[in-house]
Amino acid sequence: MASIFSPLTKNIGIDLGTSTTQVYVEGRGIVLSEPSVMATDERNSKIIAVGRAAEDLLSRSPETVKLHRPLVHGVIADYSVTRTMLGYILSKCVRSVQRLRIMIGVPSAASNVEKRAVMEAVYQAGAKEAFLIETAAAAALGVNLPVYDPVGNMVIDIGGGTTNVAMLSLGGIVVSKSLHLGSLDFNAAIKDYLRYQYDIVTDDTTIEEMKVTNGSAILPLEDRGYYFMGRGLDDGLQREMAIKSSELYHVIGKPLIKILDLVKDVLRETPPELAADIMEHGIVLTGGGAKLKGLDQLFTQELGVPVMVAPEPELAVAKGTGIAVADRDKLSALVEGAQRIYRRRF
Ligand SMILES: Nc1ncnc2c1ncn2[C@@H]1O[C@H](COP(=O)(O)OP(=O)(O)OP(=O)(O)O)[C@@H](O)[C@H]1O
Repeated sequence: MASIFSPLTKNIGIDLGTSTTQVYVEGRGIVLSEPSVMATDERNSKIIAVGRAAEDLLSRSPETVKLHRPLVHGVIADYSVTRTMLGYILSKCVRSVQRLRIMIGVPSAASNVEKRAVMEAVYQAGAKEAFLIETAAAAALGVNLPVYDPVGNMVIDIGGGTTNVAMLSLGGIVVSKSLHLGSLDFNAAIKDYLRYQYDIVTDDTTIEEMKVTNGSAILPLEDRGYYFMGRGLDDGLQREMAIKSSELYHVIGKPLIKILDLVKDVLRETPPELAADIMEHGIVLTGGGAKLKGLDQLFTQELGVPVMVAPEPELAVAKGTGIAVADRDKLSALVEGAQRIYRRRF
C-alpha cells in the first residue's frame, strides 16, 4: 500500500535490545549503538544521561544516580523509560523526529499486549508510521540470506535477554520460536556459581569481561585462568581469585542446553525439503551472544548441520530492520501482522 506520508519521510530501523539499542538510518547505515540504559538523579528523578554516558555516570557518582533498564528479556519492563529513551536516542540520530517511519524488531513469542507497548513507545517517541518485524526475520535480512528464494534459510539470534530462531522461505516465516533467555543468562549463571562455589561476589562488568574473554561453549584446549577482584561473602574483604575457562564452559553449558533445545524444536517442525536445504547451506548465528567462543562448533556438533557465525553478528537485527522498512511492501508477509493490528494514521 502506498504511503500517505511525504517522500521526505525518513526510514529508520531499530533493534531495541535488552542490552543494546541500535539505530539504522536509510542511506547512512548504523548510526547509533548504545547500552539500553537511562540514568536519573535519585533526588529529583530528572534524566541525566542515556546509553553509554549513563553507564559511565554510575561508576563515578553511584549514590545519586539511578540506572533504569527499560527491557528485561526482550520485553518492555518500564514503558515510560522505554519511551523516553527512544525519544532521546532518535533525537541523537536525526535532525528532526517529525517524519519518521520506523521498523522495530520484536521476539516471535511477544504477546499482542507486548507488541502494542512497543508500537506505542515508538509513536510516542515521534514516529509517524511504525511497523514490527520478528527479530529472527530481521536478522536473516540483515545478513543477506536469500529469504525470497524457494529454499530454507535458518537463523539463530542470541541477544542479551532473548533467543530467536526462525526458518524462512519464499519471503515468509515457516517456523519461528523464541525463548526469554540470552547471553545475560550466562552472566547470571556465572554470578551464581561464584557465590555458591567460592563465596565470592563481583560486579557485572567483571562478569561480562570474564565471559567474553574466557567463556567458551566447547571444552577449551588451553585451560586459562581469568584473574579478578571479588568480595568474600564470609569476611566482606576484597581478594583476588581466578576462574578457569573449563569452569566457565561447564557453567555456561546449562543455559546453552535450553537454546539448543529451542533450535531442535524448530528443526523438528521444519518441512523435510527445507531441512534438506539447511543440511546443505547451514544455519547462521547472529546477535551478540553468537560471539561466545566455540558456539558455532558446539551447534555444528550437536545439530549435525553446518553452523556459522555471521560477520558483525550483533548488528544483524538493526541492519535487517533497516532493510525491512525500505522494502516493507515487498516483505508484507513478514511485517503484515503488525501492520494489520497496529498501523495508525496521524
Ligand atoms: N564474546 C561474547 N560472548 C558471549 N556473549 C557476548 C559476547 N560479546 C557480546 N556478548 C553479549 O551480547 C549481548 C548483546 O547482544 P545483542 O546486542 O544482540 O543483544 P540485545 O539486542 O541487546 O538483546 P535482545 O535481542 O535479547 O533483547 C550482551 O548481553 C553481551 O553480553
